[in-house]
Amino acid sequence: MEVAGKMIDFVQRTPLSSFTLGAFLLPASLLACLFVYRLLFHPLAKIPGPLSQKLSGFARVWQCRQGDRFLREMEAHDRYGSVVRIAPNAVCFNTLSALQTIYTKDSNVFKGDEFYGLLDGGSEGGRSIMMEADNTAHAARRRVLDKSLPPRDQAFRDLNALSKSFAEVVFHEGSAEDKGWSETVDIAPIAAWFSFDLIGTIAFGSPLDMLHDKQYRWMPKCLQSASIFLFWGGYSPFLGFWQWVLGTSIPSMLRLQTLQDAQRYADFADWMLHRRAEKLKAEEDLESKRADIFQGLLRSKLYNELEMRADSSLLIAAGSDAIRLTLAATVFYWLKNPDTFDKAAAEIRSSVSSPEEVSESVLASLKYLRACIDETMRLSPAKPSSLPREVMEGGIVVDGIHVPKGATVGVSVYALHHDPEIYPEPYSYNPERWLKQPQDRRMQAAFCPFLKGPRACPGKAMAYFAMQLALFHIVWRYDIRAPDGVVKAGEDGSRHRLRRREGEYQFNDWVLGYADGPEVQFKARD
Ligand code: HEM
Repeated sequence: MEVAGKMIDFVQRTPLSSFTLGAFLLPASLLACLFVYRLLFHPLAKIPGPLSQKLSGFARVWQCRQGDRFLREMEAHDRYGSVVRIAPNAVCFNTLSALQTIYTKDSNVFKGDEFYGLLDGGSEGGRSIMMEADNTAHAARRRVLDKSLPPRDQAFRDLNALSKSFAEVVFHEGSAEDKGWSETVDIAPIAAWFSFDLIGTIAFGSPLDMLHDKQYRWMPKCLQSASIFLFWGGYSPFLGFWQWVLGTSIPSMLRLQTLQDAQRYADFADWMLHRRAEKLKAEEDLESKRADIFQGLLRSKLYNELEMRADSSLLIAAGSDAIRLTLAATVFYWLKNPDTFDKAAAEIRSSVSSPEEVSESVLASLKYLRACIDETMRLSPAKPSSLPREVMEGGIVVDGIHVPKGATVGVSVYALHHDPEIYPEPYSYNPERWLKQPQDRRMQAAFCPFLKGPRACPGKAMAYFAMQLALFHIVWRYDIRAPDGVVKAGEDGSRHRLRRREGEYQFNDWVLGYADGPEVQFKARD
């Protein structure tokens, strides 16, 4: 009281005292009222969570900027239990039952603006399929997209050829002599070139040939930089402002690099679409036997120009980055757990006498390889933080908790994938867990790197083909090792208390996961 009295006395003695009072005390009192409301009277007030996150959304924006939001969600679940308030109006769960309630067809939720509102970029108003809020309109677009995916045999042939090039380029980048170990190679950027070529082929009918040509190799870093902004901007309270800014020349005038990169990326996606549309005109008279996603979308009458541009921007990012991360992380886990590499190598090398013989059925028989990829995606899912869904009129009950209209709900994929009840010893890399019979049915049910339900990833089958083939061609041809026996990858764990698990691939979540490394040396097999 004494302090407050002195402050009022000070304010009264200063010139412009009533102005000063108004300027400082009014906003401070309003803020105090808002905090008291959020803490005690808000419909989510009883849900536990970190104080800073109950009071304001800025803590979450900061976590997005730092790339550690998924680790913070996990920490909050460890501390407060299976339901946590992660922002004044947002709730996160870490249970299988919540996954099955929130992301199913008839769930009383939709994709609101939180996070998704900025992903399509710009202020032009086109929404990609992923950001389509209306569930019925989404279902119609999804039917067209699913039909536009290339047939399996064509996809297998294309991805097999690309995967072969990937293995050759990896080896070539290390300038390896025919015998002996190569120089050290960072596998992450090469995996990025591969994944961009892949989406070029599946979605736009031809790759940009990044594996061989340097011209477009700036693109993955540009997308990463754009994603950092789009992630924290998408959760910021000033979403509408950022949407507007992206449609102006302010980012280049003020040299705001990550915003400029977001615009540059959107221009690149427009150019890819334009290029495909031009080619399609030329192909009109041909009875083209090849299919790609935009051939189907451009021919459908469902889309307008803006939606098409938004889909182009979405597909390049969605189809490339998760594959890059999963490939790099699998090699990391193999280097850290050499016995798992040995088992995968034994399986792959005994499956065919030459890599030219690989076929869809050979790939299907490589159960251990598939288990390695699944174990990587369990430990290091490319989209590890909770994906928000906005609750509709009438609310939703998740794990017995009523969440009202307007709040957002989500499941922390990273936390669910590390539930020790479902995945014993959750931090160890143990592909064998996927091969055990009989298998705990909850393992598959809770495994959601591609999400579940009507909004789950349509590219799942293509992604498995690509990842299996890329690793097949590497392992069939080469042995791998970490330079000097030290596995180097990702973030520096010493700086971050949540990143000190030695055996874990440390990455940043910026819409999707990003990390450098691992560094690898290769040796051609005798
Ligand atoms: C390892 C590889 C991949 C992973 C882990 C992955 C994961 C995901 C996830 C979690 C979602 C849901 C996102 C959300 O609701 O916010 C999603 C959606 C999507 N993914 Fe993938 N994805 C991968 C590869 C691909 C590929 C290769 C393509 C392209 C063919 C693709 C195209 C899409 C599209 C178009 C959506 C939006 C679907 C919709 O909203 O209906 N993804 N993906």
